[in-house]
Amino acid sequence: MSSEVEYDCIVIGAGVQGSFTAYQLAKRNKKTLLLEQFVLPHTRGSSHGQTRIIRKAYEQDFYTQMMDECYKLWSQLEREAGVTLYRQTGLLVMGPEHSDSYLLYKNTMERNNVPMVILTPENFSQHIPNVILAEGDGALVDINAGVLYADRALKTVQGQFQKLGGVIRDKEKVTDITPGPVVTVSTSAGVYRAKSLVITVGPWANKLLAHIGLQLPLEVQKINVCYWEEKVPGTYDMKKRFPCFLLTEGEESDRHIYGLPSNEYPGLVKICYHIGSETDPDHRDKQTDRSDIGILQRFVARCFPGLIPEPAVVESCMYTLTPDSHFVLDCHPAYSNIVFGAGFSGHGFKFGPIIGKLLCELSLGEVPSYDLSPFRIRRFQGNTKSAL
Ligand SMILES: Cc1cc2nc3c(=O)[nH]c(=O)nc-3n(C[C@H](O)[C@H](O)[C@H](O)COP(=O)(O)OP(=O)(O)OC[C@H]3O[C@@H](n4cnc5c(N)ncnc54)[C@H](O)[C@@H]3O)c2cc1C
Ligand SMILES: O=C(O)[C@@H]1CCCCN1
Repeated sequence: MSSEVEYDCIVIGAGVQGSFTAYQLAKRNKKTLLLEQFVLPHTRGSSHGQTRIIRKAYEQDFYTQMMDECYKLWSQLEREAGVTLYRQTGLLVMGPEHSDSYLLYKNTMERNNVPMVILTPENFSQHIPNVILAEGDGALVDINAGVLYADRALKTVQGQFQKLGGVIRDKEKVTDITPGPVVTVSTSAGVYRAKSLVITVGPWANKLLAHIGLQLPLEVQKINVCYWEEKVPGTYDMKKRFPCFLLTEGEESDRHIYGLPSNEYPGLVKICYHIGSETDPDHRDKQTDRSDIGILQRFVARCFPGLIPEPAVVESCMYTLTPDSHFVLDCHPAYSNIVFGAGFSGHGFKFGPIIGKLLCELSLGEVPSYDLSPFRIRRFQGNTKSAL
C-alpha cells in the first residue's frame, strides 16, 4: 500500500515527546503524521502511568531556566483543552547538607530565584510530618513543584493534535527509513513521505537510528515502580499536599530514591529507586532484577514510619540513559531534515512541551529557542558510531 499524501512532517513514536512535537507542528499549520507501533494508549514505553514530577529544582541552570517557559506551556495546554494536568504539591529535596549535589540544587535554585523554603532539623517535622530526616541531611522545598497527570496529559496533547488536523496512526511500526530531500518511511501497514522526519522512539532509539547509520551511547534500563501501603490511609496523600520528594545524588547506594504522594491507588505511595537494570525494550519482562527493592525497603522502614515496608504494587517503566543524563536533541549529521529527541534519562516528561517546541523548530530548520549545546550529539565524540 502506498500513500499519495506527502506530509510536511512525520513524527515516529507517540510517547510524550513525539506527541508534543506533533502538536507543535500542527499548531504551526504543518501537515503532520504521528506514527506509533502499539495500539494507543499503551504501557510498553516510558510515558505511561498516572503521575510524574514537575519541578524547577535542578542542579543545572539550563534545566531550571527551561522550566520557566515549560510551566507556562503546560498551563496553556490545560486552558486550551479545559483539563487539569498539574497539581501543586511542592518537592522536598533532601541530601547531606554539605554535599556537592545538595549544594548544587540549593545554589541553582537561589541563583534563579526559584521560590523555596529551607527546612531545619528543628522545624522539619512540623512542615513534613511522618518523615524522618536523616542525620546530617539538609532539606528544602521547591514550592511550585508538583505532580503532572501523565496519562491524561498524553491523551490531551494527542487529542489537541487531532483537533488541529493532525493524523495519528497507531499499530504501525516503522520498519525502514529512506533519507532524502523527501524522506520515505515504511511501516508495517504502508509507505509515507514527508519533507522532514522527527524520531522520538524512547527506548527504541538505537534500533531505529540504525536504519539511518547512527548509534548513540544509550542504555535502556527497566525501573521497578513500587507503591507502598499507608498504615493509616491518607497520611501521605496528595490532597493533603504531601509533597513529592527526591534524595540528591551521593556516594551511598541508598540515595537514588524519589517518591510521589498517594493519589492514583488510594492509600499507596509511589517510592522508587532511580537506577534499574539494563534491558531490551522488546523483552522488558525478561528482566526480573529486584535488588533495588531491598534498598527501598530499608529506606521506607527508616524514613517513612507511616508506611508498611513491603511493596504492595510493583509496575515497570523504562529509562533511556545518556552517559551524562542530559537529553539528546539534534539533527542527523548528514541529513538535516531528520531530527531526533532521545535519551531523556528518566527526567524528560515535565519538559514535554519544550521538547516538542524545540524539535519542531529543528525540523523546520529554524534557530532553536534555547542553547542546545548540552544536548547535541557532538558531546559524545568517540561514543557516537556513525556508519556513514
Ligand atoms: C519510572 C519512571 C519515572 C519517571 N519519573 C519522571 C518524573 O517524575 N518526571 C519527569 O519529568 N520524567 C520522569 N520520567 C521520565 C519520562 O517519563 C520520560 O523521559 C519520557 O516519558 C520519555 O518519553 P519518550 O516520548 O522519549 O519515550 P516513550 O514514551 O517510550 O515513547 C516512544 C514511543 O515510540 C514508539 N516506537 C518505538 N519504536 C517505534 C517504531 N519502530 N515505530 C513506531 N513507533 C515506535 C514506542 O512504542 C513509544 O510509544 C520517568 C520515567 C520512568 C520510567
Ligand atoms: O524527573 C523527575 O523529576 C524525577 C526525579 C527523580 C527520578 C525520576 N525522575
